[in-house]
Amino acid sequence: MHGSELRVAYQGVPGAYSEAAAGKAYPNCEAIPCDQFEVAFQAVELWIADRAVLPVENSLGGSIHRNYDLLLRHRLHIVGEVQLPVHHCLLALPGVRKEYLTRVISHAQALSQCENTITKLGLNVTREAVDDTAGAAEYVAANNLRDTAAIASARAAELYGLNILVDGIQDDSSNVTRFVTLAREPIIPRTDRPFKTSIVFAHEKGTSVLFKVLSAFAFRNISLTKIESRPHRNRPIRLVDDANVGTAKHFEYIFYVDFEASMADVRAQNALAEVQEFTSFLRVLGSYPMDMTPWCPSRGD
Ligand SMILES: O=C(O)C(=O)C[C@]1(C(=O)O)C=C[C@@H](O)C=C1
Repeated sequence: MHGSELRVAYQGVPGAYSEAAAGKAYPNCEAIPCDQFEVAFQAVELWIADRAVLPVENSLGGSIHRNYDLLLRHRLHIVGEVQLPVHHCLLALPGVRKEYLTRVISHAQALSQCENTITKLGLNVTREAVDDTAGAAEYVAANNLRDTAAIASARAAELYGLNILVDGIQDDSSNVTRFVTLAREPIIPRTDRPFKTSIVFAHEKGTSVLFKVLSAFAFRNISLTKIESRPHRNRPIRLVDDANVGTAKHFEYIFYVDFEASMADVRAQNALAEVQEFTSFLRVLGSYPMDMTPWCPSRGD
């Protein structure tokens, strides 16, 4: 399917970085705004959209845990990834100066990506998290707020009629967010271009399995690009009785691993066959082409 025929769900309103990521993954697609991440998953499940694009990690702010949890709860497949340079601006109504500000609002991730710069600018402001960056800009404009600035893209400034008070307030100019694209069906993995595979696993006997799982990749020279752990929501705590001393309470985790190989590669197939022996639960979230676009930091709006 060509990008122009695709409906791609994203969280936020027009001007959000997720909308830009949808456009990068599927040029000329119809981007469908959704209130929450979960609504974007549902849009694909209910055939309202063909794909969803979701942020999973940022180079400054770290992982977007909510989406890791949702990947597990829903049955969609990862079919691609997009790395988007994120260039944040401090936006306010025309005529508003930095000294008038008492509050800065944005997506929690965007606030954390700009934390040091906000402090360095000497702004005496409270920080408030809202659903998305462009939504913050829209809110400032719609409510004519002269004491509040939004952190969002230059495109959001244009769409909602705000001024750029500070251009590029992310703490690092190479700020980048990685998004994954999701579909109802997996794609057929190939070996003629670089692929990544994302898996999730757990073991009922706790975290001791982790070393064995990682060695299955190390012995086959498969590089890992990411590892993430999340609480095992169905069984967050394991009690270990020690008759003399009391009861130890261990936390239980689910592990997410991304590795640099396609599921069409025999090395990956053998590694996963081995991993299956060590784990009580294993799911392949997707095998998909790596984003290999040339690196150009900043101005990613
Ligand atoms: O609020 C937006 O504009 C989004 O697209 C969300 C989001 C995120 O969740 O990390 C995406 C990219 C940036 O890292 C900041 C915010």
